[in-house]
Amino acid sequence: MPEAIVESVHGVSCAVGESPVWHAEEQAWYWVDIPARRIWRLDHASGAARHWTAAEMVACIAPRARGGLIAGMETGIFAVELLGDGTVRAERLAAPAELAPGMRFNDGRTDRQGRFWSGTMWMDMAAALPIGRLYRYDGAGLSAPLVSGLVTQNGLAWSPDGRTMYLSDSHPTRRRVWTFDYDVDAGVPHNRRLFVDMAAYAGRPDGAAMDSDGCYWVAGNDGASLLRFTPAGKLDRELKLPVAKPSMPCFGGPRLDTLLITSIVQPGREDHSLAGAVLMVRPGVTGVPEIPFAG
Ligand SMILES: O=C1O[C@H](CS(=O)(=O)O)[C@@H](O)[C@H](O)[C@H]1O
Repeated sequence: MPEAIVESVHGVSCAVGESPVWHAEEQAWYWVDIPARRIWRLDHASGAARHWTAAEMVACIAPRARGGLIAGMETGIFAVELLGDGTVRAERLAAPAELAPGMRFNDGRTDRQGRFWSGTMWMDMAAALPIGRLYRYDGAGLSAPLVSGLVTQNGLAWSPDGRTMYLSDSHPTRRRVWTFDYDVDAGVPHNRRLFVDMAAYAGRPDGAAMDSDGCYWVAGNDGASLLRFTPAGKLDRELKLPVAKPSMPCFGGPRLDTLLITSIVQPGREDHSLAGAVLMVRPGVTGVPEIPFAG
């Protein structure tokens, strides 16, 4: 397959871009810039980009079926409304008892049934504390921790049939992706096993996206790459990117044939031209539609 052409979204730069998601109803892309406390939106038809600023860090978002967004933030899971003056109205829906000061939510997305999943992390990554936990939030409220012992929770995705859940830990001391059998009725993962040990590849496994062949696309943070793994965990394709720290891909566009990829500015390399850029590429495959949060 010929190398795909990578473009960047004009005029957008993020300190820690994360959580891109295609909003099918609005035909728009959303993503966040975590330390900037920003939620970004890019209108597909006009190409117009704008952002809103929240009162605390927003780490992950998903469209909500009843309107607005659901978000994992510093102090909990929030219902988010984007206001005309560029600010955010955020109503806390839940906060885990284990979420101590110094922690925040990180990666998150909905499963194939529209339940919202997100995990927590200790913000000072140098400490490498394995106190991150993964939670489910749905109409019944916040679950107990369903996975524990994570340092930098990341890489959530579900297979096209929803029966396999993927989860990574992107911390330099971990660099692994796991799969779980997923009970779609109960919304519970079990039978955890290693999917990919990224020590063998470029970068650390940050955010991910699922394509319609059931292949897992993961950002190789610090590896300037986007990697596609088959359901058997075999590397199938590596896309070189013009940023050292890609953070998360998502499929979108009217035909779900475009990958939008966020990135992170490397400390000390703030002048690097494309670091923090939001990239777009057509990889030649289509994605699995994201399900809006149903609650
Ligand atoms: O804050 C974050 O940072 C890390 C990336 S990095 O270690 O700073 O390069 C990322 O994995 C995580 O998802 C993000 O929230």
